[in-house]
Amino acid sequence: MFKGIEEVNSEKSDAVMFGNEDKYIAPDEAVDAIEDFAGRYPGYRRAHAKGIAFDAEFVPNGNVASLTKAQHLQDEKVQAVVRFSHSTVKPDPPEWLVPIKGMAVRFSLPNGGVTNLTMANVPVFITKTPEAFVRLLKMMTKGELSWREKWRVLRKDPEYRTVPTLLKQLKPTASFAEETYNALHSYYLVNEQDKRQAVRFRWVPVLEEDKGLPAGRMDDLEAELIERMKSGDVQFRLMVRVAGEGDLVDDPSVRWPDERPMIEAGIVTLKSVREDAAESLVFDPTMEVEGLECSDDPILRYRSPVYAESSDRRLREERLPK
Ligand code: HEM
Repeated sequence: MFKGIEEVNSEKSDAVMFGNEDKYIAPDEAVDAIEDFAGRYPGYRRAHAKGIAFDAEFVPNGNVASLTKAQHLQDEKVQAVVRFSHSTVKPDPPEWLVPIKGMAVRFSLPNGGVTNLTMANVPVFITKTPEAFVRLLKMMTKGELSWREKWRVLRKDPEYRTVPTLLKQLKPTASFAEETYNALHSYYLVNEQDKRQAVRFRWVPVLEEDKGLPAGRMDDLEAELIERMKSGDVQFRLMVRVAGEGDLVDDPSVRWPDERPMIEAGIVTLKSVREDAAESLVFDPTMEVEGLECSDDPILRYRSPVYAESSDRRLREERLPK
């Protein structure tokens, strides 16, 4: 069974070996590559640095209880923390220039367990493997290539086939509360009979009719979200898409067909802003609990040690004034 972050921290060397050894990239190399490409901001997350966090409640509806033993997917309300973020490494980015947003949710289970879903408002990830992702960062960083040459390299490489389409689809976000967020990776739900079902998760906003709130200002989505919460519920439905015959469970760069069944599993409601902004939390998406297992998706597995490396760095560092 795959390891959670605490185990990865204690046995970094072999916990991150997966797939073809030729393609092994140490997690610190990935974090260095992000810093070289996008900049280094001590004390902040090495991606999704700016965000806002809420205490929240997740109320499951029991619809997927026959597929899983996971406690937070039965019919008992659980406490949650939700952090919305802008994907960039900059602590104070021009928000409308950062169309990719994140929604990370930590569920606290009645038995003391914890699990996270750490999603983004994109339909697919840009690569199938960590190696291709880090190679892309390094190529984009290279000083000697012009942007036109970089774009040509990128278009020629089949590894990056989704990038042009993805870039075309990106648009500024009007509100964190109106986006749909995808986990992209596959997980397995495991039921009482130990039957495993591959699924993918998604948060879909619950949007009521127009309450006359001003449209998102795009330069302060955090303030807009707080305003919304004060004038009514900010909620998202957790949707579970069930894999069909032939759907790839180890490749987050490929979508599953839209006709696959989607089951609504529950609703999360934001309750109050967290003063600590969840700065010390690490939303590792590989925290397994009974009834919920990670797939062998190499990107999913890689995120655990990379997030550990990023949090090791940021939690030790002093923040410089913005
Ligand atoms: C090889 C692939 C990836 C790398 C190298 C990477 C890297 C990182 C790093 C370094 C952080 C900061 C972690 C911390 O300091 O706590 C982060 C956060 C985050 N990443 Fe990724 N990531 C990858 C894939 C993904 C994917 C596929 C998604 C979406 C499905 C995603 C969504 C997020 C979100 C939402 C956060 C912010 C979590 C929070 O609020 O704390 N990442 N990522």
